[in-house]
Amino acid sequence: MADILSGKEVAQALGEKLKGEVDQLKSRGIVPGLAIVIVGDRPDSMSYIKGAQKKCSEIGIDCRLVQLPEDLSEKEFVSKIHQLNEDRNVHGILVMRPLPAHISEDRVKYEISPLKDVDCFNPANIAKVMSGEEGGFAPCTPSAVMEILDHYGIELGGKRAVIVGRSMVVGRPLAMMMLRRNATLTICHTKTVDLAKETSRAEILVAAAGKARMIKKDMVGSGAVVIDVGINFDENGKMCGDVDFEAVKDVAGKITPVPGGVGSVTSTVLAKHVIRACRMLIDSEA
Ligand SMILES: Nc1nc(=O)c2c([nH]1)NC[C@@H]1CN(c3ccc(C(=O)N[C@@H](CCC(=O)O)C(=O)O)cc3)C=[N+]21
Repeated sequence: MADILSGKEVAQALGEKLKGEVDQLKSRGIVPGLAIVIVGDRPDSMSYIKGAQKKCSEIGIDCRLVQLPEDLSEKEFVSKIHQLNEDRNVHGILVMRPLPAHISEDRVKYEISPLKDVDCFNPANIAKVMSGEEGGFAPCTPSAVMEILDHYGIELGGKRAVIVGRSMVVGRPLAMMMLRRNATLTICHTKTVDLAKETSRAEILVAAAGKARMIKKDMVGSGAVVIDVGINFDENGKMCGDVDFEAVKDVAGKITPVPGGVGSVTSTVLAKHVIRACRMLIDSEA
């Protein structure tokens, strides 16, 4: 039976540290502020927002929900983003994805101020993740993976890491973040010829494909660290990851559960980024 890597434990430890930092800011009369922008009411986004609001209130961050109607025009959306860029009480802006089809993510992503872009929407921040430059904002979900690895002292240097999934929100940026820590990276995807062969070689295996329980026991090497980024719902409406947890836990060395794994750290990383954005603003005015 593998050791369980508890995202809840990581979120708890990080959250306590962040609360201390916010208390210090508040003693100077500063309250970190986050605006969450959602167009429409997609259930996956709404469920994340609920968790993020709760996390912010525990830590002491002022969290404002900007819920916009589904039929909002792209122009109106951009003008709302500009308004938040200018708002002095808003240090971080999170735009929920995906946006409705009539708002082009490729056009609007440039509009959010990179200094407030706490979930890496703007290509200026993506570029920093790709080049390994510090000081930008990496997306919260891959950052949550790194928080878990760091919390449990899991070394990346020289390790064979395999990521299943090449999305711009998880797989690709995570590959660059692990590469920066000197892991040897393989990225697998739907056109990978022998997926099981690739994943079995992994010392650190990350499942980020968005397919319920697709990583089976015979795809995992003995003793591997298995990180499950998937959030799916099975035929019974039960939340599950991309990993067949019940079977894989008998072969893996360490494994994250779903729920209670990566997805339970994401909102705490978001809070961390808001606090950093707040400090960046203070420093730029000092
Ligand atoms: N720009 C953007 N960033 C996102 O991070 C983002 C997004 N858009 N769009 C929607 C998806 C969905 N998503 C979830 C994350 C965790 C849970 C979740 O339930 N997580 C916990 C439980 C809740 C908690 O502890 O807060 C768990 O895994 O145990 C659900 C949904 C983020 N998303």
